[in-house]
Amino acid sequence: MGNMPSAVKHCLSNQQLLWEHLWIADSVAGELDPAQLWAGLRLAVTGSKTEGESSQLSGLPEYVKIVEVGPRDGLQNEKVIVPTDVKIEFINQLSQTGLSVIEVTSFVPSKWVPQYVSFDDVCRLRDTGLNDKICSPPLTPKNLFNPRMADHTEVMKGIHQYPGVRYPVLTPNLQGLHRAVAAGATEVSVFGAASESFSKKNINCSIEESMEKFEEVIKSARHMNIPVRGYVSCVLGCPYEGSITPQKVTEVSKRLYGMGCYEISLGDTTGVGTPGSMKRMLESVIKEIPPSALAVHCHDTYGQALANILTALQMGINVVDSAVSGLGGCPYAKGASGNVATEDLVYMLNGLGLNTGVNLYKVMEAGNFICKAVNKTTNSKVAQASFNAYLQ
Ligand SMILES: CC(C)(COP(=O)([O-])OP(=O)([O-])OC[C@H]1O[C@@H](n2cnc3c(N)ncnc32)[C@H](O)[C@@H]1OP(=O)([O-])[O-])[C@@H](O)C(=O)NCCC(=O)NCCSC(=O)C[C@@](C)(O)CC(=O)[O-]
Repeated sequence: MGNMPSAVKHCLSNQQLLWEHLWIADSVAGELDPAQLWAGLRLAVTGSKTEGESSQLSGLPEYVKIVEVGPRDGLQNEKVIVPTDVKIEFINQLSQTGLSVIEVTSFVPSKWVPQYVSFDDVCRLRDTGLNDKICSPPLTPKNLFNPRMADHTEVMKGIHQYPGVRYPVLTPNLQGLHRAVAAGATEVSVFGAASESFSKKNINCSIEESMEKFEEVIKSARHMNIPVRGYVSCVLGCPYEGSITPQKVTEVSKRLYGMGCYEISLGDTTGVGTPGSMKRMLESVIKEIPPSALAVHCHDTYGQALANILTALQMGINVVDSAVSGLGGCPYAKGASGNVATEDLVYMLNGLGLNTGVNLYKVMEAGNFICKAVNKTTNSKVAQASFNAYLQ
């Protein structure tokens, strides 16, 4: 196994794992020879279906589009500031995994934050009032916004844009849209919320005011033939208000969709949702927006993300956001953990026999790269299991 990559070696050496992958090993009795293992592994990591193979659960879509949000949602909340060339290399690696959409960065204000104060420290200082005493001039919400995305233009201009891959960016307002377009963005997202308090914390305006800003962005984008995606945060709960009604989620989603967003991504920002609350929320939203125009964006704080996604798939949704290695979180949703890991999502979808076009092994390699760069252990259970088993 000389030059074989570590994750592959593990899979080959861990027959038990293969036995658990029914879609690889269900027709195999006894010892697997290396050729069979390679064929099985190729199937497992590429996600391609064999002839006659059908999904093991009813009501699931044939194909699931994965929107990789790692470079944006993932890196906006990391403790260390990731060098621009590392971000570019990360995105270039992701572009070669079969992912068709990679959210690259966000065009939000990026005032300078002292290097010796971490972003989390800055938030804490602001909340405790110590800010005024320690920082001169004091850091305010106006100069806090997402310093980690400060290099948005360099990242956008620096990445290699692969054919067949789309590279959307977040734009909260017209200023963001114009900067994004100047940097070469051809697709953008606006981000609203179903919670008034979260809207104020995250984008410094009420839901109503945010809708006015988004309408301007969408109109202007339309003139430039730029598709706009709409996020709705806090669809299953808010870090400030607690529960959020499905009706409120539906109302905000419907407005964004009516304004011209081609897709509405429903964000469980704090990861509090369960399959039950996901189902109730979707039942309401689907009355107003076709499932084909909806996506789910699940953080995994309470370990419910995959179950919630499966529920959404069974309700006709076939677009899912995820972040490699389970990176991420929103700086304005304290305590929320990262997104569902792309590796874990692909593993589950492969196991269900659903097409994603994504190569699991290549995604794990990209995850390994970024985890090393930000000096953290992956949150992906699949990557952990693969690497741990290999080390045994
Ligand atoms: C929306 C604003 C801008 C309002 O912030 P504001 O302070 O109300 O904006 P403003 O219009 O008053 O402008 C303030 C200053 O920022 C400048 N400015 C204004 N806009 C821009 C821009 N686009 N790019 C560059 N500069 C900009 C503007 O020129 C001005 O500069 P000054 O005159 O003070 O020198 C701010 O609140 C903001 O950027 N918030 C974003 C915070 C953020 O990045 N949150 C994380 C992303 S959302 C998320 O993670 C959730 C999601 C999507 O993943 C889904 C989920 O999980 O739920």
